[in-house]
Amino acid sequence: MSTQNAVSAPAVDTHASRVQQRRTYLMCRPDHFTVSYSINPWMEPANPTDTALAVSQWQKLHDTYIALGHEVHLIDPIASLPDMVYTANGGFIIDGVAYGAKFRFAERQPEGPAFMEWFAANGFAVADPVEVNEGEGDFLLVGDVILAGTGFRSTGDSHGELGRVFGKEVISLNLVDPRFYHLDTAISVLDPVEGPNGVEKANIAYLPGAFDAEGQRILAERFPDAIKVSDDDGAVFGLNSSSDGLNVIISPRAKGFEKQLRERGYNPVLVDLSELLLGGGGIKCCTLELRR
Ligand SMILES: CN(C)C(=N)NCCC[C@H](N)C(=O)O
Repeated sequence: MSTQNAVSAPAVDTHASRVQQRRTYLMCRPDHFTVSYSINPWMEPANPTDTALAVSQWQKLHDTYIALGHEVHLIDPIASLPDMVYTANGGFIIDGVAYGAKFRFAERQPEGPAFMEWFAANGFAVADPVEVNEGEGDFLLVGDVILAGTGFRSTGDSHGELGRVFGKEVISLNLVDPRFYHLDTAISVLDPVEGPNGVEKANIAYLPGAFDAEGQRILAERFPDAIKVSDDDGAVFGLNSSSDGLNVIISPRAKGFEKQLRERGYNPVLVDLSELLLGGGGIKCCTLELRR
């Protein structure tokens, strides 16, 4: 393993209150990854990209999930869709129902039907979207509620549609910094832990400056124990991470966040996706949770 933490050892609960949950993810090998257009501030088509490096970094993330005991499904990459590696944007799934994505930019729009086809072929009930939304890039399940981002990609109307599809409370949050154009660049869900009595604990980490004043107020009120990360850690996509309740896969550049996670009893696992950052995505972007 070339992740910087040993992940081949069985994951143990290093903190009395941290419990690892087994997850099922959808990923897409970046065989066709390149930056040939620009739809976010991170993408610069004039800069060269290294597809082989992107694939090997992605493979480490994939292998890390497997070593931690998670199940990973793969969707076939499509040559004309270099952003397909960012599967988090392909839909949002709870209880076997997949709310499909409808991408904002023409360059990614064909991904919507491709993901919906995969969901249907793999036993999910598909809810066809009317409103523009970019799936788990902007929607995060935290315990029983869905946090939903808007401002750059998913529309506010998609939040209403999302609530109707899943019958859950949806909390809208306005993103204000173009670098953090999807909600999963600004919030990391650490531990929605289900117990015999339902969700027993649900906490997040977030970057306050990515939100308007009202969003910051809502987050402070709803998540008083949240980890607030520094601008430096946010700027290296430290929050674009995935957690199983114990192990939190993060960028090795997010040094402060790594320390904060350790102090709270999580086990940070470092995986470098620097090449995929050139497309404006990181660990979480490459990971879509399939909740059956
Ligand atoms: C956390 N992020 C940003 C994601 N969930 N997805 C990455 C999408 C990158 C793609 N080039 C785009 O701009 O859509």
